[in-house]
Parts: sequence; C-alpha cells; structure tokens
Amino acid sequence: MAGLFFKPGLLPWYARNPPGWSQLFLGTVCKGDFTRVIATKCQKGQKSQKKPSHLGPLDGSWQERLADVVTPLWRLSYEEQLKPVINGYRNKSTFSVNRGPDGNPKTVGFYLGTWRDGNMVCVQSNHLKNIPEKHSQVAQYYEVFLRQSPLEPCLVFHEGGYWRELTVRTNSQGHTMAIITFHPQNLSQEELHVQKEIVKEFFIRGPGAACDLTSLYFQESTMTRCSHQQSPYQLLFGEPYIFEELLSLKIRISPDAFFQINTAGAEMLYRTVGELTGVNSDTILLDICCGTGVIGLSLSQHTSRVLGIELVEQAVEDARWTAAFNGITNSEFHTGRAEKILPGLLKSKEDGQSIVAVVNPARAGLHYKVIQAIRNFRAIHTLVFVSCKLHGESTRNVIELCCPPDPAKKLLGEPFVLQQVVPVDLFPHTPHCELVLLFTR
Ligand SMILES: C[S@@+](CC[C@H](N)C(=O)[O-])C[C@H]1O[C@@H](n2cnc3c(N)ncnc32)[C@H](O)[C@@H]1O
Repeated sequence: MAGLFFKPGLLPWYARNPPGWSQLFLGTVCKGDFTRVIATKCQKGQKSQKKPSHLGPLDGSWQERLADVVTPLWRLSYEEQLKPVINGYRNKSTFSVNRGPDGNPKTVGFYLGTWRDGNMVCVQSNHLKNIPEKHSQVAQYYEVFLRQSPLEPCLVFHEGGYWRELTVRTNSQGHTMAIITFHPQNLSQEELHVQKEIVKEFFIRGPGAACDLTSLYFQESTMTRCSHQQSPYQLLFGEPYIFEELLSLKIRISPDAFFQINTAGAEMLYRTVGELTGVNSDTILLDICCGTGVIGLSLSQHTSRVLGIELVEQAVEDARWTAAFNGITNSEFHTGRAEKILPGLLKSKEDGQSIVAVVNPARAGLHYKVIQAIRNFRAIHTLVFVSCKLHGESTRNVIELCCPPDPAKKLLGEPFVLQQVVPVDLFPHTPHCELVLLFTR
C-alpha cells in the first residue's frame, strides 16, 4: 500500500520536539498525500517507443505530429503511462574526477568515503539506479578523454592539476548539455585555447561524438564552485540553453540555473505547491528563491501578480525569458539575496493586499531577515515552505515562523501554524524527499 511508505528522517521533530517547540503550530501535521508520487505519468523514453500497428503509416505525417502535440503519450500503453519514473530519473548529474579503487587518478564517478578519514575513492557510477544511461555515457567518454590527455586532473584543490568535474544535464527530449570544470593553474590564454579546442574536437568528431551532445560548456574555476559572474560558462559548441516542457510552460534553463533534478517529480511538486497556496485573482504571489521561476509562472494566470526573488542571475534571466515566451505579463523578477531584497519589496506593497509567500531555499535554509520580513508583514496569511532538507537552519526557520512574538528577535507579527505537510518523492532509491509545508495564520 502506497500510504505505508515512509522515508526515515523526513520530519526531524516528529519523534521528538525541539526545546521551546509548542503544540501551537503543529496543526494537522503529516497529512501526507503519498499517492501523488505513484500517479506521476511516465514522460521518459517516448521517442524510442514503437507506434501501435493499428495507426498505420503515420511516420512524419501531419497526423503523427498532431498526435504528438495533443496526446504526447500515445505511443505508450496506458499501464506504462501511469508508471512512476523511479529509475534514471535524474536530469542533472555532477561527476567528480579522482583516484579510483584501482588507483587510477583519472577516474570519473562519485566519491565514496571521506577526506577526513583519508579513505576517499572515486567510483564509476553507471550501475546506480537513479542515473540515466546518457549521463553515464558522457561520464565514461570524459574518462576516456582524460586518460588520453597529457594534462593531469585536479585531485586536491590546491595541489595543482587541471581537469575537474563534469556536469551533465538532459531534458525530456533527450537533449544533452555537458559542462566541464577546469582549473587553469598558470596556463596562458593560448594554452587554454588549445585545451578547449582539443576537448571540443573529442566530443564533435572524436570518440565522444557517440554522446551526441547538444552543447558543451567549459568553465575555468579556481574555487570549489564559481557562479557565471565569477567565472563565465564558455560555450564551446551547440545550443546555449536546455529547455523543458512543464505545466504547459516552455522553460529555459541556463547552465548556472537550478532546476529540480527529477522533471516528472517536479511537476508533481509544483502542482502540490499550487494547490496549497490557495491563490486567487486578488493574490500577489511571492516566489522566494525562485530559480527559473517555474512555481510563480505556473500560477501566474490564477494570481494578480507574481514577484520572484533569486540570487543567480542566469536563473532570473531564464525566468524572464520563460515569462515572455509564454506570454505572461504579470510577473517581475528581482536578482539578489532575498534577505536584502524582500524587506524593501514588502515595504512598497499596501498592507491591505493579500500576499501568499512560497519559499524554496537551498539546503542552507532562509536567512533570518527573510523570516523576520515575512513574519512582520501582516498581509501574509499563507506561507508554503518547500524543503529538500528540513534539518539545521531550516528547522530554525520553522521555529522562528511559529514561535510566540519575540521583540528581542524582532519577530513581531502573529505566529504561523503548520497545517499540513506533503512529501513528494523526487529521489527514489535514496532517503531524501521534498517536503511541502503549509503554514497559515
Ligand atoms: C532549491 S532551489 C529552488 C528553485 C526553484 N524554486 C525551483 O523549484 O526550481 C533554491 C534556489 O535559491 C537560490 N538562492 C540561494 N540563496 C539565495 C538567497 N540568499 N536569496 C535568493 N535566492 C537564493 C538558489 O540559487 C536556487 O535557485
């Protein structure tokens, strides 16, 4: 029975409430709708499906194209359409480069062990159930490339070496974007140019052509992670963006932009968020940490206005493109830290207008100034909190949303009450799960 499923550690307070945690905000917690996960329609592999024989010679015809637009799942049996996508569901994988179990320093895979314990090895990952074949294929060819390159890989960040991570992104149509991260060390611009040409040639005309990449990016990076502003993603060849169709929107995704790693699961997640917001045509929807803006844009036709805030510039540009392409005119997106932008943005709004906030922070949770701003802005009665990791800072966020007013912490408005928690399993075969929490006051 689907309802018996429970991922361990989802709700850290479920077994034991943190100190100072009152019953006040618990409401009807844990009203999980586990069946949502089960009903996800299969969106993958449609291209490779054979057409049913009774449809006759439709190949490439107008009829077939119409069938693809109106009934895109027509090639699958109905049982297949209803199957959840539990294998190869990731649309993005980031592979490391380091010593494998056989000691070869040019191994592309995932880390096992810890640096602290000195037992770290990099293990090829093509057997993992959540990684699609295409991602493993690109990783394998990157390894082939590295093993024939005279340049060393960058194993320990400050000890030299060049070749670093590989990120592979795919969409439902099978388009593939690869991003190679490279430590430039002391190479001159000409030497860098040579390396870029060699890797480009490998994936266009060399053995790597088997990967059929839609685009290849190269990022020179002297830090663990660099944004596009810190070190631009350089397009070596192909299409600069990847696109996804979701909730009737065509969405643009740049290399630096976050996108939920399970596309079919994301659709389910966003539908859940949409239902819980309860927005109507009088509501302003605040989409905080909005990434490419999908949550707000998918609800735009039901709200008076969508206001998105996002740190990553490329993601904001994607959100603006997606709004324009889909003819959405009641949205605006702000680039920067939510803790800096939100207080000013709320000041400019009339207190009378109903505002619904959706927050979907990264693992580090929300800055306390974001919590303060939401808590103290009385027109916000509904808050939907989407969390991939409800531990640490996010737990503190929840406590500060729900604790009694505390002038010392400048938490003045009425406390929120947690009404409902819906888990949406974006990560089959792992203990992780997205949680959607509905708070009202
Ligand atoms: C988990 S993602 C969610 C994105 C989006 N809601 C979605 O579903 O695609 C979190 C987003 O928060 C952004 N972010 C991280 N820190 C931020 C901050 N201080 N202010 C605004 N956005 C931030 C990240 O760049 C990332 O796009």
